Amino acid sequence: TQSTRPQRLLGAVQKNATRGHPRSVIQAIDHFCRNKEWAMNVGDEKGCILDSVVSEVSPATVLELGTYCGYSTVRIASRLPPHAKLITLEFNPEFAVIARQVIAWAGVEDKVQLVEGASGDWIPRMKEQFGVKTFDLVFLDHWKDRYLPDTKLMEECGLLRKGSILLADNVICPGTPDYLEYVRNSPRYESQYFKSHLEYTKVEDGLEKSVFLG
Ligand SMILES: O=C(NC/C=C/[C@H]1O[C@@H](n2cnc(C(F)(F)F)c2)[C@H](O)[C@@H]1O)c1cc([N+](=O)[O-])cc(O)c1O
Ligand SMILES: [Mg+2]
Repeated sequence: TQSTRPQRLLGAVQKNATRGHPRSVIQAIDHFCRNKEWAMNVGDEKGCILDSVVSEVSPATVLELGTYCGYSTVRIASRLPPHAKLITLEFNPEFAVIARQVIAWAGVEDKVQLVEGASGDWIPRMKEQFGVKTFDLVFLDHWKDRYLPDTKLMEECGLLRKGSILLADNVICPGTPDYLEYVRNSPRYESQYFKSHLEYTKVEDGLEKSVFLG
């Protein structure tokens, strides 16, 4: 039976990366996606911007929407301060199976809680289920038409506090026009665009960093 792309990506990690070395896992995935098969990881160029935001925020609590194969999960988790927690939501069980193994290979599983299901079901349950009060950082990288409704849902559920940072991938390509319009025009956010390129290509894309003002 045919393997899937996530399965082949995991194989490249297990073949080329060193267990317990997150950077080697990131390098193995980037090499695989540049030279063998493109995949929708945030990638190395936008990944550096993600790294700098994580280091600057030094968050105690992080929510990632859209685990996929765990590339950005590993990038974020490997830069968290001690005792910090990253909750990552994944809808597709087959992707979750791969992501758990990539996260374990990198040796960051102690900082990561991978939750399977839909954002609409899980966001309202974050406080009671995981003892989360608010998120210091949210990385949005899931279905592009869900960025705005899920941001409004996080506001309604009181999961954002004054100073919480939203970092959104793909605001140009594939694009999240309604989300962008909202965070750039709402008085409740201070937004900044980080111009970059779509992972592993020369196409323009970027990350939007938005501070919730409370
Ligand atoms: O479509 C893209 N990404 C969609 C990503 C979707 C991923 O997010 C998961 N999810 C869905 N809901 C949830 C949650 F969390 F809500 F439960 C998690 C899906 O199962 C999938 O793994 C994309 C496309 C391109 N591209 O160039 O086409 C480039 C990119 O960087 C991209 O991220
Ligand atoms: Mg993306």
